[in-house]
Amino acid sequence: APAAVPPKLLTLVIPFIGGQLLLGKKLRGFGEGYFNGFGGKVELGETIEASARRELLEEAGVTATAMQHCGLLHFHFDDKPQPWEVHVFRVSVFEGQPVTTDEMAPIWFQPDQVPFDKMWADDIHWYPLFLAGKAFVGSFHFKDTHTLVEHTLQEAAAA
Ligand SMILES: Nc1nc(SCCc2ccccc2)c2[nH]cnc2n1
Repeated sequence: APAAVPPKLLTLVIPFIGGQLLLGKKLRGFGEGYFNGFGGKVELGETIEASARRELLEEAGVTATAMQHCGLLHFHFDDKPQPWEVHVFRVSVFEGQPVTTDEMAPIWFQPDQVPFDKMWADDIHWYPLFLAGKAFVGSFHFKDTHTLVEHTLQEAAAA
């Protein structure tokens, strides 16, 4: 059987405080004009949780002081050989004030105003579980970066 390609490990960190979500608006480069939580690649030698904290600090300028791992999302793309494994974290307390960088502008959203049309196509499916404070596991099959073909999603035991 062909050797499986190990998944690319990524973090996705979303502050959810006072009933509002903090998302980053990409100001340039890949995904310009799109909104997402904060995150990126897990580097060699760092834990997934440390990577999540680092990305939030680098991208939004705030330090997570209360954060829980709440979701595990698997992605495979017809146009990429390597699948992605995205670890989702909910931040309920952070220190500092969110800052705008040349890459990213932090913006607070009411849950019913999340701009799903300017986000990854899978987000609309699992955000309701995130907002309900649930833990969840999902698998998403993409044709390409913008085209979601099929998915499975289930609530998980409390993280
Ligand atoms: N919301 C969302 N995020 C990602 S990558 C998350 C990790 C990341 C990577 C780079 C910048 C910021 C965040 C996704 N991949 C496929 N669907 C997806 N949905």
